[in-house]
Amino acid sequence: MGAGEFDYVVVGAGSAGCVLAARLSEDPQVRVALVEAGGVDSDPAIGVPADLFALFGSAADWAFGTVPQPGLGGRSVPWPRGKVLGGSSAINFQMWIPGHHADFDTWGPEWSWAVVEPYFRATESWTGEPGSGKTYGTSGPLKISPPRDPDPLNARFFAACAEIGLSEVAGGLGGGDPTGTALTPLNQHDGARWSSADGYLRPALDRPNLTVVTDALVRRVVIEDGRATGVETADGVLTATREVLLSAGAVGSPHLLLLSGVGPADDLRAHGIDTVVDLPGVGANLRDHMSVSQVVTATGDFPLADAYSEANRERYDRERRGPLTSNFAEAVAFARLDGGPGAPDVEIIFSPVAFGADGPAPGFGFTVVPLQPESTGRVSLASADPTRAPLIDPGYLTAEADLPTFVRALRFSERLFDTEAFKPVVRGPLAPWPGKVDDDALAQTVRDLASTMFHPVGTCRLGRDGDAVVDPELRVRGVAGLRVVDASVIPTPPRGHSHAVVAMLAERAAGFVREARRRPPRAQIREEK
Ligand SMILES: Cc1cc2nc3c(=O)[nH]c(=O)nc-3n(C[C@H](O)[C@H](O)[C@H](O)COP(=O)(O)OP(=O)(O)OC[C@H]3O[C@@H](n4cnc5c(N)ncnc54)[C@H](O)[C@@H]3O)c2cc1C
Repeated sequence: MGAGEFDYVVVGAGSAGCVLAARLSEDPQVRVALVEAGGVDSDPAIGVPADLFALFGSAADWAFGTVPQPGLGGRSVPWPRGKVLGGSSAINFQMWIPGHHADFDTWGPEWSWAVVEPYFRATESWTGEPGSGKTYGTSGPLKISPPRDPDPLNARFFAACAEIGLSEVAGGLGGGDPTGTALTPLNQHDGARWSSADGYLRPALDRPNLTVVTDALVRRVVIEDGRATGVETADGVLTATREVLLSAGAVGSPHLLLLSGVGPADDLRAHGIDTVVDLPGVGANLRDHMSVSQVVTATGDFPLADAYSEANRERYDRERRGPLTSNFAEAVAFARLDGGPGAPDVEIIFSPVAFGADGPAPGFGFTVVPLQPESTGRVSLASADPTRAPLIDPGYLTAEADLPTFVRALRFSERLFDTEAFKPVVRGPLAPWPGKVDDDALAQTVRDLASTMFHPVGTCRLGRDGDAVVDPELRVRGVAGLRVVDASVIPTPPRGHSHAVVAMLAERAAGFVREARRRPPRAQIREEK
């Protein structure tokens, strides 16, 4: 199906789009279309947690890449993004970590932690032992589970963390302050990935008022007399009598606005696109987390080194247990580099197996993530042709503070190798990690190895200032009937992982849309004129 008339057209069936489509279609009077460029999520690798690497470069991945990054010695960084029902939640690492309350307090009063916390809880369904989920919700659509068969080495990680002063996170990772250590809460159920499509979309699929269109690239938003009236695909226009909701992600949503004439007028003109609204913030303020992994070989048992064996595959197929249920990121620590109070500024993700150039090997590693990078970049048009990927320039390490902060973060986590818990088992660094080197060499290692942590945000930033693209209710400035609801509205990366934040904001946005429905739709307004 390529055309038709609906009340709402949602573009992108990812973390946000699945939430919107499900929530809005709860009202049987409302006709909702969900349009997705990718296909149905039938690839078996989507379900098997440890198979996530097989999804990179597959049909379920846009397989973007950044433009060459001067801060990284001219390297381009691969940028996977989900292109399938479930979007990036169908190919991600399944980690559910909402962030720190201070992240949200800076978004403005409509999005303070006190306001958003109930929306996090509304999305969540903790499936672990009662009480062990601490603050998580228990009746939302997104299943959150502890690692199903956690590796015994996680205990050694916690012991090492305790030696450097990091203890178990007090209120649970979802409680607004993730400082401390924890097993990673995962979007899994019974040993399988649980994406936004699983949690939100699938239970809504048999509603007669919900139309899901897959394999349909939206080419632009149709804007008439200052109002969004639908979206254009190769097969025709899907008309929206009330609102168009862009949930195409941190790359897709700014790209679509630019293709639709909403963006910096000079850039649009350069590509022969008529300006509908001169909005310089579109595509700007691209922010992302980066990571570097410190990996060592070690002595001991490493069941995950053999994760992909035939025996493990059979076991998984039989009972959904064993190493294939692992996302290889089974425990985390959040800390402040100065050891003081306040919000954490580094995350250390523990992998109980060594990932080197040849895949999993006996050993283990820390993936180190500075949580508040200052570098910003931009998503911009490469071409007016909607089938051509936009230019992605995250501006990695362009802010002066980011490289020294990265070096400090790596020094901080390096201490874990020297603890009583780890020292006796460490054999040596696994390439490309060079092991202990001086500060200059460590800075060079960051330039050589740093990669995306997959959390791009900010390209349609919310706010009240002149550079904001959407207002606090996520309405695009200067265009009626158009909102952006996805990672692109998040001003700065949260001190956590972005999927949970996107699910929360889509739940809240569904409320904004429902509220606006009480006002007359476009057709009635026209009649009244
Ligand atoms: C490899 C990887 C690992 C990650 N690991 C984690 C993790 O462990 N924990 C975590 O919290 N976060 C993680 N993230 C990030 C998290 O998954 C994303 O922040 C989140 O899913 C973004 O949600 P979204 O709705 O903004 O976009 P997406 O979920 O990416 O959805 C956008 C959807 O829009 C569709 N689309 C785009 N353009 C168009 C168009 N023109 N027409 C039609 N459809 C279009 C896309 O195909 C996609 O389905 C990871 C991401 C990746 C890629």
